[in-house]
Amino acid sequence: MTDNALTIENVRKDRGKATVLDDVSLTVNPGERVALLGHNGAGKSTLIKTILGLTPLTSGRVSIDGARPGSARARRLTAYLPEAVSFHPALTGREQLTLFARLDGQGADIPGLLDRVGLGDAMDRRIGAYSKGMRQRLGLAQVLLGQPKVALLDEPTSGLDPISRQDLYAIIDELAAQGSAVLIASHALTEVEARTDRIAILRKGVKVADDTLEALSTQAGLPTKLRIRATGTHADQIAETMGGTRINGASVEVLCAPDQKMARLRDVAAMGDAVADIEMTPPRLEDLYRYYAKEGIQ
Ligand SMILES: Nc1ncnc2c1ncn2[C@@H]1O[C@H](COP(=O)(O)OP(=O)(O)OP(=O)(O)O)[C@@H](O)[C@H]1O
Repeated sequence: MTDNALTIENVRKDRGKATVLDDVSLTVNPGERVALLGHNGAGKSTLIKTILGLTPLTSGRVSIDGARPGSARARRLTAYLPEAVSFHPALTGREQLTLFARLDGQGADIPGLLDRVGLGDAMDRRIGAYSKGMRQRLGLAQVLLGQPKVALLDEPTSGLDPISRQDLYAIIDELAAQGSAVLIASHALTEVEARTDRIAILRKGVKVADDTLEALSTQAGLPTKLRIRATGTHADQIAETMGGTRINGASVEVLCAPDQKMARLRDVAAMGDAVADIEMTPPRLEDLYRYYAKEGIQ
């Protein structure tokens, strides 16, 4: 069997009597960005710990480009950015990264890398005087340093301002473009919706979804929202024809199932000049997450 950059097969993890990961399989290919979602306690961190080799599996298998978690090769190929990244406060950013590069036995362009993550001006200041966002950027520089096959990012943007979040995702995109397999555990649904290729959802240790947003949307069959704006006084006529809800003086909102969407659009077109505009909103990740993470869905 060919291994992907990251292969997780039928992993089970018991803690005492509780099963915290139950038959979880997941692969991440080189260059792919996969979001790992789930409620608090769903098992995301435990899964990351098993990939890092920090916690033993009860059964199943994890492979990092063919290497066993925790082995010297797997450690070399894997980079991890924890949610609350911590460094030695007395060192400067440049010193800390130089130290990591030496430990890794690599000669890297440290100032270039720090510049890349937006720490060019701060590289000679002590980390103790960095903000949370700056420490997170330094953590990402450390991830980039190793040119990892597999990058594991745990809530990488928590506590960051919107611009820093965008910067961080731009760097994550670069990491993937260079061929890293990126797994991002997150609760920030709007962000991962726009910035990942695939979504995996854990519920109580069981993987309940694993696909692209489009495919999950189709599988879930959640409705698309049509908002139809009327010209003049035609809102009543539109509401009557479409069977929708008046949401203000001039607009009507209609929910339509995926297989009714085209028929409903034809209905709108048939109303001609009575319609001034139409907006279509497909289900968002937030809707899909609510659907897949709730009880009873397998
Ligand atoms: N060291 C531990 N000892 C015992 N149980 C643990 C330990 N760490 C985690 N658990 C349990 O394992 C389950 C999964 O926890 P985990 O931390 O993996 O969830 P998570 O999805 O990362 O949650 P969060 O979003 O809150 O970080 C929970 O029921 C948790 O109580």
